Amino acid sequence: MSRRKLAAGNWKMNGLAAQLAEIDALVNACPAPGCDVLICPPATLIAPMAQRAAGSVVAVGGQDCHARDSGAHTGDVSAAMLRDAGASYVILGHSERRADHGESDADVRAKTEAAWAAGLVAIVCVGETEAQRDAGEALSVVGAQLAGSLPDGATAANTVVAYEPVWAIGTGRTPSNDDIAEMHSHMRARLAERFGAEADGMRLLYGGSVKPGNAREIFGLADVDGGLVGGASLKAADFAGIVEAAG
Ligand SMILES: O=C(CO)COP(=O)(O)O
Repeated sequence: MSRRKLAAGNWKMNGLAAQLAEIDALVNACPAPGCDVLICPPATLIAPMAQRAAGSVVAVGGQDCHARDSGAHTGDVSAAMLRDAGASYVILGHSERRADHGESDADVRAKTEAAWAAGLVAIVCVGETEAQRDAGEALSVVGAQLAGSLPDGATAANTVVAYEPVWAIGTGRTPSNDDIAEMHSHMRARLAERFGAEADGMRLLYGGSVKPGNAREIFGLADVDGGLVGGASLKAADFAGIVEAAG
């Protein structure tokens, strides 16, 4: 099965209106990429970025959503609101949200259902800590996160999985190619057990210190269908190199 790769940028809590110019630069640098391109800015920039990127190859996504559509949840944003602002994807269960906001697998599963109901593609994040990897638990931890975070009904069209080892995020360290390939093959097998043939088409991203210099090698590994990129997605010049590597 040939899966079109996805180069996804997660701006995290970075970006003011002035940074929207990076979108123009990215579109200019990658007029006809051979992969899907996505930027997930902070919530404040989703609508203006979506307007700026309209008609271009760049899709826009959120970084989190509430599990409910609306209501008394001060400070939260619903999946329907993200969609209304122009998003087509949402990142869910990022390790920073699991750590900073105590999000559990059950929370991520509920948010994923909300994202699907609003017509968004869910990018569900999983990944082990360094202590878990050192203890030989990486595969089992990620398998359990997948089982708990994905609702029934996941398809190649509504779900992307991002493997982001916590210890590789923002550190400049990455797992070995063998370790990445082993994890992605493990994830594909677990997904196939549960979702059958849909697993074959699901995109599995690697995230954690992806840079223009290592993207081509990582994206060339079996079962790696692109990347979820933090720091190197903030500058169009860097991210364009990653898009190129995915295309
Ligand atoms: O957390 C990440 C993307 O969601 C990865 O961040 P870095 O690319 O900055 O390591």
